[in-house]
Amino acid sequence: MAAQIWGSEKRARRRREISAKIAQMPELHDSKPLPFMTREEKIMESARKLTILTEKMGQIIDPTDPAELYHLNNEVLGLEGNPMALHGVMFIPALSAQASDEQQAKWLPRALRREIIGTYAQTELGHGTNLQNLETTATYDLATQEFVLHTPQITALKWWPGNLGKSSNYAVVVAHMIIKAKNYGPHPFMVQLRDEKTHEPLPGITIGDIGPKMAYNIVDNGFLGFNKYRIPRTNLLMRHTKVEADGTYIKPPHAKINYSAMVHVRAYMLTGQAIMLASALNIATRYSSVRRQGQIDKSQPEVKVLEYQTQQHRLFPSIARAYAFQFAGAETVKLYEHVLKEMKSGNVSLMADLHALTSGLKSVVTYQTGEGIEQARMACGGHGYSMASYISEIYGVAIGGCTYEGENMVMLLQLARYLVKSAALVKSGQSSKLGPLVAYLGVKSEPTSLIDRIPNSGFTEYVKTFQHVSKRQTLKAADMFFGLMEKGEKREIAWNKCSVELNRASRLHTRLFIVEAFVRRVNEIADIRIKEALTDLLHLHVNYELLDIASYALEDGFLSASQLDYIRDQVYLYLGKIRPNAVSLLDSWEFSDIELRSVLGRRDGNVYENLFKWAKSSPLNKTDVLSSVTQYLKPMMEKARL
Ligand SMILES: CC/C=C\C/C=C\C/C=C\C/C=C\C/C=C\C/C=C\CCC(=O)SCCNC(=O)CCNC(=O)[C@H](O)C(C)(C)COP(=O)(O)OP(=O)(O)OC[C@H]1O[C@@H](n2cnc3c(N)ncnc32)[C@H](O)[C@@H]1OP(=O)(O)O
Ligand SMILES: Cc1cc2nc3c(=O)[nH]c(=O)nc-3n(C[C@H](O)[C@H](O)[C@H](O)COP(=O)(O)OP(=O)(O)OC[C@H]3O[C@@H](n4cnc5c(N)ncnc54)[C@H](O)[C@@H]3O)c2cc1C
Repeated sequence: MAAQIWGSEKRARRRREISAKIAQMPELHDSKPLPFMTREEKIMESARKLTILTEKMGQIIDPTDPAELYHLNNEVLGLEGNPMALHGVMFIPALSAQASDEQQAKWLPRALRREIIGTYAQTELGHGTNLQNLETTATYDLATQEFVLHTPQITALKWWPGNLGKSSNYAVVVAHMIIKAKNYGPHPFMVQLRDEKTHEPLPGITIGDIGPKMAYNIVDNGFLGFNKYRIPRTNLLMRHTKVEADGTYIKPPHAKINYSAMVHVRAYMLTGQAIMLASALNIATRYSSVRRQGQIDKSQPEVKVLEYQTQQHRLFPSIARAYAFQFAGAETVKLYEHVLKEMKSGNVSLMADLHALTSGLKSVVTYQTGEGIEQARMACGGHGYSMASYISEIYGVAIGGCTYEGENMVMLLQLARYLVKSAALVKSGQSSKLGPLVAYLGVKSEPTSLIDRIPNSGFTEYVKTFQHVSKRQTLKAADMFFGLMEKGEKREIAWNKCSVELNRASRLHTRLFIVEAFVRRVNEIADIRIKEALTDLLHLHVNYELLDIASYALEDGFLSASQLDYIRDQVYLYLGKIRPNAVSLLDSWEFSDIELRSVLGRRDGNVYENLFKWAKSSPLNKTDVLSSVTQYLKPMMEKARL
């Protein structure tokens, strides 16, 4: 199963080897539990481990393999971030995709050797979503052949970029490029922020940390202002766009090609989210198989809480989602790598499809991951609320994904643009022009679902039902939009009036893709035992998801009330079937205790001993009487007693 999750036997074996090596290297372990550290201590601890890793990485992993790097990162540095998180996630990908060969030769080796630390500075205090209204300017000075970066007002301060505040000395900065008074829109520039020797901010740069956040606090998300700060013309990233010395602008082959670093993260973050969901579920499911509370049969002893159907219903559909996201994420990364290769050789024809797909997936996956993690926390009762479970930290980090890399509603609307264009093709009889991801929009569906009528139909009837509801909602939302425009409404106003319905279409389309990715994967599996276990999970997935969106299929009678009963019964049937495999389905992800950082979810299952030991190690328990008591509470009580 681990091979299915991680992509191959080799990958699963390498993960085990890496975890085993790390277990033998105490210098790479947290020196005390992270929840007992202040933010400053955590940042220091993370930098300590990061520098050891830089020295010893080659002994542990193949540093050129992104999957091994990611695993090493999760084990040693953890999900709360590190001083170079954005360096790997966005700075290097931005340089790789957007810098010319010459520029890459100059900067990439230095970045890879970690001579310099970089980030991606795009979002501003006043604007994150609407990139056209970013306010930082890069004005070309023909006389000196330099760009002058400037922050005209407070809302133009860069705000949020990870590791910008304190760690990075370079950044890819996105600014509006102005040449001879003409604004060419947002473009990426390589900018040195700090002196390489002293790490002091360079003259003309105002920089700092934006303060503590909901989670992810090891990362110094920062602010940045420029006061007429000059950089050479050749610091504009010039793989796709060029500015000649005389100010001549050579436009890129696709208007949005400079957005590729964002698409990179959107594609890669899906498996990151799956891992966070599976981690939280691993903790909650292990704990639920240890925790005994109440009886189902009063004549019997107390049961493990995992025996309760409500507990299974709370956890198991999310286990299925974690697998589904991992499989859909793996497909998306493959597609991304293919499109990136094509883009580098000038073929930009697949960019729109990839953008639409990743926009929808990032939105649905992050939202459902958040839901699943929060349910996992509640499934642990009181102990879930303790930082000993670590689930609240996992939640805080994962839920950030709903916002970063494009706010979810906004990204769903991006996919909706693509769906509406596709609907227009269907309506004008041009279905043959539909791309493979939306080809189903042009296929006539049966009048009713055959879900409970064709035994052994595999998952075909389920896929057809998901296709039906997605198609119907897309065409309905598109009709609503076109109808408003026909009545004379301006395009943007009509769009806004339909946007809730449009986003519903985007979610349904994306959920269909996730189901299909799961089905594709299960169909490929040769090992009969693995196939059987995953088929059960897939049964739960399709039935649970369909029940969740059933209103769309009931509206037009595609599903009947009796079919809904059938689907519901299937959910209960598969909850029971999955119960014996539940812990194994999560243990198969092979998270080490070091990586999980959860006292509640350790592999040994000694929940109560571990919790008590952890509580005793709390800094508050170093003394029996705290100074807050001697200084304030004791005098108050004494005064009251007088
Ligand atoms: C093995 C694993 C290895 C590595 C792991 C890797 C990843 C890590 C995994 C997990 C990470 C965990 C923790 C990470 C933690 C921290 C966060 C990390 C990074 C966060 C960084 C950021 O947030 S950076 C800032 C991101 N900002 C945004 O996303 C802004 C969102 N806004 C936009 O994208 C745009 O403004 C817009 C798309 C909403 C609109 O753009 P614009 O105004 O320019 O567009 P127009 O309206 O003029 O035109 C729209 C047309 O353009 C098309 N379009 C838009 N974007 C694209 C694109 N990217 N590609 C192709 N086409 C695009 C759009 O479709 C429209 O086309 P039409 O034909 O319909 O007109
Ligand atoms: C943990 C974290 C890490 C980050 N890291 C980075 C980084 O490294 N680099 C970087 O540059 N940025 C980073 N960001 C910033 C992030 O990319 C932005 O916050 C994000 O893109 C959302 O933009 P915003 O904050 O402007 O939200 P807003 O756009 O102001 O969103 C507020 C509300 O308005 C709605 N809304 C906005 N526009 C529309 C629209 N057109 N239609 C409908 N509704 C709309 C949204 O749906 C949302 O409900 C990070 C953010 C976080 C939380």
